[in-house]
Amino acid sequence: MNRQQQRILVLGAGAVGGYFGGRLLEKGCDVTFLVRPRRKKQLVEQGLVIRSIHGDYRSPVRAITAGEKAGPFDIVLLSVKAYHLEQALPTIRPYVSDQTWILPLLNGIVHLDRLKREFSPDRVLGGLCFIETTLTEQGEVEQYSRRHDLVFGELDRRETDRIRRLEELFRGARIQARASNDILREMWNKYIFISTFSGITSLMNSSIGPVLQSGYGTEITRRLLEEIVRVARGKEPSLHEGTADQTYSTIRHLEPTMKSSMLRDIEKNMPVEADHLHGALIRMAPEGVDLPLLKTVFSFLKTYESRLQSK
Ligand SMILES: NC(=O)C1=CN([C@@H]2O[C@H](COP(=O)(O)OP(=O)(O)OC[C@H]3O[C@@H](n4cnc5c(N)ncnc54)[C@H](OP(=O)(O)O)[C@@H]3O)[C@@H](O)[C@H]2O)C=CC1
Ligand SMILES: CC(C)(CO)C(=O)C(=O)O
Repeated sequence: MNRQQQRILVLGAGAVGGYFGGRLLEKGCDVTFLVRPRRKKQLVEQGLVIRSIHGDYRSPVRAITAGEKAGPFDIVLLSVKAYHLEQALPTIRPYVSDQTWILPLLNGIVHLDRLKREFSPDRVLGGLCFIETTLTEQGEVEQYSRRHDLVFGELDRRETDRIRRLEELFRGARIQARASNDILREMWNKYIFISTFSGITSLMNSSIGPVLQSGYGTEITRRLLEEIVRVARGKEPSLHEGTADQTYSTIRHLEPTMKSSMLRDIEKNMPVEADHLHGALIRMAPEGVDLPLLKTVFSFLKTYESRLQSK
């Protein structure tokens, strides 16, 4: 890989890919977005637009659609929704060499196994982000709160040269990026947090503040969280004892106006990652484990999905 200029392919120029890809572009990195035709038209006509508390940004971008000649790339940043991953994977194949690193930023965990089956396992890094953004109807990335964290690391916890190179890549970009030597556990922590937070805010159709102030909101949130931690601990024994307490405290200290991207998608009548997040937890739970709140959230989301499909 060229030390000077790493070539980055961002799959999906939505809320996450548009933001982080845009910030790398702003820094002067070599960024290409792999998008679908409608998004390409938007990007060609108006450029990439970010509206953010950390500073707005607008720039022409290099955008390609599947099959266009480009690459190979050094890094692929995966930022599609989980329900689009299967369809998207073959489209990145031509741009991936045996030197390319794949950095997924999806919420959840089960995509890691899918990626390791599709590409050689040593190509796949662990990654997560903490950011509250959405893609507006006009195709602009809008950020609602301050955090714009991106965490990455080797799934086998090694401190490798490529992790140091990624640190270099993100340094100086308007992103709070850091390497982790325990990325899998951090991804589980984020998964626990997001399935609780997205579950409760979607179910209650509200940002987190009113949920926690409602009659039994704190109690229901805590119970949902404990069900999720129980399942997660069965799969990832390295989770710390205090995981539930810590996550609960994080949720209680969120800005009251904060919403999950899942709720924002529901508000836009878009599909949700129910199978990938809550469904996957239910599937991985040992038989007989009682998960009433997790199953309530999942059933709510599936009911929403079928209503959406029948529209
Ligand atoms: N938004 C947020 O605040 C956060 C989201 N996440 C996670 O990040 C992941 C991405 O979410 P988010 O960015 O919000 O989702 P968005 O829906 O905003 O963006 C995903 C983009 O992927 C594009 N896409 C879908 N399929 C393809 C394809 N085959 N080729 C090219 N582009 C494609 C979509 O474009 P189109 O359909 O228009 O073609 C869309 O613009 C999810 O797992 C989410 O849970 C994590 C942290 C925060
Ligand atoms: C809670 C948040 C905004 C943090 O990244 C998130 O991951 C999501 O809503 O999908």
